[in-house]
Amino acid sequence: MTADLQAIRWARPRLSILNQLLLPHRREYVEIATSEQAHHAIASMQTRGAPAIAIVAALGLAAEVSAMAFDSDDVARAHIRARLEYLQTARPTAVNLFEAAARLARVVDAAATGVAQAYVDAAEQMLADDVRDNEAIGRLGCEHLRALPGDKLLTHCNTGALATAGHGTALGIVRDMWRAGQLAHVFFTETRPYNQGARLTAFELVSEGIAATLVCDSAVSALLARDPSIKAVVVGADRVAANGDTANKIGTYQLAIAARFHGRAFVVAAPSTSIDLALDSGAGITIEERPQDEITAAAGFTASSVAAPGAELLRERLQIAPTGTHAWNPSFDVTPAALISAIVTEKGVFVKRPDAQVFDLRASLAA
Ligand SMILES: CSC[C@@H](O)[C@@H](O)C(=O)COP(=O)(O)O
Repeated sequence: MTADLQAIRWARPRLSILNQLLLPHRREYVEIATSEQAHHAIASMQTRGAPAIAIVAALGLAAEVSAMAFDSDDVARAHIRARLEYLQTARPTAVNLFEAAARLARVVDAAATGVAQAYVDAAEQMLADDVRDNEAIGRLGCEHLRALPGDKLLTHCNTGALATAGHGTALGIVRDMWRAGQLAHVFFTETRPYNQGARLTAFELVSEGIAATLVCDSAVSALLARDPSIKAVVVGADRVAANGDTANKIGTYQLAIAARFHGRAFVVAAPSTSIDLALDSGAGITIEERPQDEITAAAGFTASSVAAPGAELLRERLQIAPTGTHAWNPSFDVTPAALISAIVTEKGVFVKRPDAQVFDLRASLAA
């Protein structure tokens, strides 16, 4: 991964994040020294992507805790537990944030002494673990996809280095296939309305020189009908239920329908921290709804705003729909397991039993 793409920088006890609101026009890092700042960075989408959200929350609190002197381990434990509760209110859909908070709460509960230090060590470890897991996903995804006919892929949203601690999930597979000479071309959607594809995936693909073409979300069926060499659609996940139903960026569901109609594989790539075994199906997943003006107006930069200091320039928006237009803006949708061919995790590639419509991820992860 080039330094340009490093979304999360941690040099104990300092955390800074690449402000993704400014990409692809400007590369600016923001220092995160407190849990309030981490919460703001996540809620305002300075940082986004399921694994990155969890890690920024964990390390933001690690930075805060490192600068504090606690009277006792009990005081440290109570502080950390309260801040973990608070951080979980930043965004509702990606389970990684909740999984990380629960795991870190267990760490501080288990530490009889040195609670603050135990917390910082565990939060720091998440960064290394996520890169290692993504590399395993890339390797396993390459092996899985090698057998399928065709030499092109289609992906959605941004699932790369910017959405994780590094390398990426679905985009990590794209990276590895490209490096291995297994991939001739990747198509990627703009991912309306927030344009994670057009702004962020494009930034990653261009900076690494991967042969790629941006398409409108609405061009996908036409693309699949026209190009039989697209072997699979590969996407990330924000929360995968035990039966394999997968919440991911809005538009994922219709890609899965299009892939099924055109006889292409539809592959979900995610770390096991994105799997929520507490949920039997996707019906229980909370879907974040975002402001209407993300649809009724376009975010962007004018020549002068690109040069202006500060992130507030991002509030500059170009109105598209008439004032008074009502818009519905769910940030995620749930793709039924029946439409998913395989789920690639760092622990293995999971498929359905022959004739089953759903996965049994409880059994797969226990094996
Ligand atoms: C490895 S990131 C996987 C998903 O988190 C990604 O596809 C996605 O939906 C991100 O949504 P975002 O709203 O940008 O946080």
